[in-house]
Amino acid sequence: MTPINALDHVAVEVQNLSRSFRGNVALDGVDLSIPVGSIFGLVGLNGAGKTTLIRHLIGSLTAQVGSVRVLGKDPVGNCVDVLARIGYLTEEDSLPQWMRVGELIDFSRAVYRDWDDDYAVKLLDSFGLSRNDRLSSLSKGLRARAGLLVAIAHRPELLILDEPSSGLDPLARRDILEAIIRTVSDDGRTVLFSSHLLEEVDRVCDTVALMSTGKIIETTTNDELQERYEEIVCQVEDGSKPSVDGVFGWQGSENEWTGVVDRRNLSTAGLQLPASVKLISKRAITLDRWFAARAGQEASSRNEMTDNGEKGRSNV
Ligand SMILES: Nc1ncnc2c1ncn2[C@@H]1O[C@H](COP(=O)(O)OP(=O)(O)OP(=O)(O)O)[C@@H](O)[C@H]1O
Repeated sequence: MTPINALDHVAVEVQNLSRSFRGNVALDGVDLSIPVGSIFGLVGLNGAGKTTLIRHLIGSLTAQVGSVRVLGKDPVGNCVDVLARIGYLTEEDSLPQWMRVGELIDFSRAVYRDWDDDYAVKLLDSFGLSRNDRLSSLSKGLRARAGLLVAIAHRPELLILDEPSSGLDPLARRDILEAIIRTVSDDGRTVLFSSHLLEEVDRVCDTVALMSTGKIIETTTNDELQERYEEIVCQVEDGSKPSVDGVFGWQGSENEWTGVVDRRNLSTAGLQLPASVKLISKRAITLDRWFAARAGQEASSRNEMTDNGEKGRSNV
């Protein structure tokens, strides 16, 4: 059993979580541990299972297999308590459109016992919103800000953002990123940020988990990423995609190709390039490049398994 004081330091603990929808596997044995105080990024291709995982955290789905603890509690059995302590913002325009901003604030104040009215007024002002604004008449960006206001004005212990920036302009996205940083600068608060915008994830997150077909295939900090991977640029004599032990995620065409070196998969002799491949340069790995290479590697090994050994068509 996990000791009580260890649980206090974990905001989210998911063990062996699996979920199918009418026989289609959406989550497949997910293990996830998010420490209190972390800004944790969740990334993955469309359909990887990010939203399904998040729906278990907010108690809107019950675990079919495995267990979920949020702030030390089962979010389904203790939904009132858990929901009062988390803030949640999704890409979906799910606010009640018939309400005015002021009514939304009054409603939220009644729901959240730790509602901070002064903070709500400050946010209202800094987001350029007015209590009289009808939600249906606001732009998508302003409606997202109204959603953000009610997600953070009770100073949640855990802020969960599921694709909050999709389709928003840069200023609305900046407001969301600043809210993330502000939330965590308050002691002991935690953020889970699911996004396709890797540059934003890179800017704010200390740890990133990559999901693919219902599994978390890698969790890494930026330091671990740099320690394990690097990118190489190569000149290739015959113009075909190189094949080098310990290097994957090849991208390029004709004579210039870049690949991602996984130092853990290199032999003790280090990087061994064939005579037809000339190393031009090495560079630090970016989150974007790691994502493309790892997600492509997974897709390619899936294709190999399902297509009787036929190779995938991606540049991997
Ligand atoms: N209510 C549902 N009924 C049937 N299938 C579902 C349901 N919710 C999710 N799925 C399926 O589960 C899988 C995971 O979907 P999910 O929305 O969790 O992925 P995602 O990583 O959030 O994708 P995206 O980045 O596109 O939002 C997909 O194959 C999806 O079609």
